[in-house]
Amino acid sequence: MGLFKKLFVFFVGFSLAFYFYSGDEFKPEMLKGKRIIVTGASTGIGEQIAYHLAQMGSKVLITARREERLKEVVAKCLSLGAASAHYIAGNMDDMVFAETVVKEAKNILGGLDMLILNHIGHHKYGYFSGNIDEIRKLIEVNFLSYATMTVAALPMLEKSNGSIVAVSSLAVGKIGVPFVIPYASTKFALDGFFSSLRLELALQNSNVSISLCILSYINTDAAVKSISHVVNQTPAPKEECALEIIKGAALRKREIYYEYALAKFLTLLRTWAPEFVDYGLSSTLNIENMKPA
Ligand SMILES: NC(=O)C1=CN([C@@H]2O[C@H](COP(=O)(O)OP(=O)(O)OC[C@H]3O[C@@H](n4cnc5c(N)ncnc54)[C@H](OP(=O)(O)O)[C@@H]3O)[C@@H](O)[C@H]2O)C=CC1
Ligand SMILES: CC(C)CCC[C@@H](C)[C@H]1CC[C@H]2[C@@H]3C(=O)C=C4C[C@@H](O)CC[C@]4(C)[C@H]3CC[C@]12C
Repeated sequence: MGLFKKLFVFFVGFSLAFYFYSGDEFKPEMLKGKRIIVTGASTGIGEQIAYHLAQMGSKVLITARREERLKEVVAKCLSLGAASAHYIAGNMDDMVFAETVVKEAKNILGGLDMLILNHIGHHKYGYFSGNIDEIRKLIEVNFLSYATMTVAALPMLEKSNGSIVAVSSLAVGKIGVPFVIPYASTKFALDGFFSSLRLELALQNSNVSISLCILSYINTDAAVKSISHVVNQTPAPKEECALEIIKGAALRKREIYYEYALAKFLTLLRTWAPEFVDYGLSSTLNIENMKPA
């Protein structure tokens, strides 16, 4: 091969590698002064997201049901360096409340740069009882409130070239798993809603980004308490998980995988060999510890 041809092949290879593997670099200053709503921030991953944002100098508006916990999180955010920190307490089974939180962002923050949708309603971990009401209730909290807040936030996000972040799950937003049927239904719905909305926005030349987070097992109190007798895997740290969500959101990634290798691999494997993923998942569960339906 002539020298020019060799160089061309090298150049094309290098360019492709650069195009696919290089990303913009994350800098904490990207979040400085940004006006951000975080839902489900009284505990777990949402609480950790609020603390990271506070350290980066953002203006945070957090929400969940427990007012006392929210007060504590707001106080810690301020001590960590948040440009401002406020809370609104309420229940996301009420769509008027969901919309109010976004409207209040206009009054409290003067606009919105990022909407982080993270809350989930209480659900049991076990065989599905067959009660459709369990699904209906969880759809309200885990899905319809996300859609409601998104619709209410879009005009402000259009103005700020802002971002929407929807926290979903590897094993239930991409892969079916047993014992979480109502929850799984709501997480699959998120993918349909947000992936389709992303495309509709792009077709209208919108500059609002949508990031869907595909998370594996994370060491929040709620998760560990409900599944540690059945799932042997070591959960990943919630602090690092929260930081990866923020980084991906700031870089406007369409999907954020954490823990990256496991989550990405299982998602890809599911497309090629779903039976294999089902088999692997079933064999990691201690189902002898699960009460019959
Ligand atoms: N932990 C894990 O292993 C995984 C988690 N995820 C996802 O990460 C996100 C966070 O999970 P995690 O931190 O573990 O969850 P937690 O259970 O720790 O936190 C849930 C949050 O939602 C709030 N919440 C619960 N019910 C309502 C309600 N009806 N209205 C308003 N707020 C409510 C809770 O506060 P309060 O009780 O005060 O209302 C709390 O702040 C979820 O979207 C989850 O699906 C995905 C994969 C794995
Ligand atoms: C194949 C294995 C290596 C990985 C399997 C990981 C599976 C078992 C992990 C990955 C994501 C996990 C669930 C999740 O998304 C969120 C929650 C919410 C919490 O309140 C209760 C626990 C629950 C349902 C987790 C249950 C266990 C799941 C399915």
